[in-house]
Amino acid sequence: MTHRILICEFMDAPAVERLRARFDVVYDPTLVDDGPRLRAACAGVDALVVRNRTQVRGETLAALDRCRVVGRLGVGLDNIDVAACEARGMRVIPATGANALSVAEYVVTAALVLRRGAWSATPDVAAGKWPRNALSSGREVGGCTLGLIGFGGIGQLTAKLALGLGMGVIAFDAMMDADHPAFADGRVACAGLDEVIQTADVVSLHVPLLDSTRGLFDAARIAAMKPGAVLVNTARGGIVDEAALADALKRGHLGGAALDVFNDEPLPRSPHFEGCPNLLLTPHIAGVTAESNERVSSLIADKLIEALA
Ligand SMILES: O=C(O)[C@H](O)COP(=O)(O)O
Repeated sequence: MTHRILICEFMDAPAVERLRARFDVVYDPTLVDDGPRLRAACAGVDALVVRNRTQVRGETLAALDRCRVVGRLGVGLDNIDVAACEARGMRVIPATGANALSVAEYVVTAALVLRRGAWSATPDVAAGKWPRNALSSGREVGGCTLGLIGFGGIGQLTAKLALGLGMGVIAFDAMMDADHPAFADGRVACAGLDEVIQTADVVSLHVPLLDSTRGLFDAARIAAMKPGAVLVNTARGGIVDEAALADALKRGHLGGAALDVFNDEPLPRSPHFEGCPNLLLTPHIAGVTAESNERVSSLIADKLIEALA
């Protein structure tokens, strides 16, 4: 009997076709927004493919009466009750590494844009103003310190790009000490959490959302950041107190912030962000580019073909 695969969020078309050539595939990226239809579609499938929005837990998990594999088109697993899946004999397969370059490029771009400040000038320049003096205090990234909270694959690739721009890099990872091979070449300094927060000019988060990281960047830790520093969050929204961050930007304590992830996604209208200077908000897209979608989708298609063989 042909195995059945349900894909309920967007996936790169050639990878979907590759799965269709072998399996009975339902590809419907609208299902993620329709719980009852999604649960009905889960019955009898051998594999489910999700991104970060489908909550694989509770009723949805119960509806997966035959499923053996959950393919995750990304790396964060906070939308999946992994323990409950494993207890039901389901393997959870993330696309580890496949979107790391997209995230790393997003982080260094945000660091460059937020420190320099010049790209906000478009409306003024088009309107015939010439805000050259006002923008003359833009800062370079060369020589400043990038502080990474979390030094796994994405953090390490971000460090490599930042080093190429002449930044110094320090990193804290709760799972690594200074003897870890990731620090062996001496280019990135292993640091404590407080040291990263207090000394980095750009702080970038690369930790999963866990009980131990939820609320990590609360008002006190944001206040402990270096005056004028920039915060980049491509990890998970629950890690940063959004209202405290907005307040720190408005008070001028922080020099800028880029948030790609939010406590509630899609982000509802958020008055606390209105009027925040030097704030970039993006819709959970740091890990998604044409290239990464291709890599992530192709990797998950390969793993499903292997797992269902
Ligand atoms: O965990 C991830 O990799 C990011 O959330 C991106 O995942 P997505 O491509 O499923 O949005």
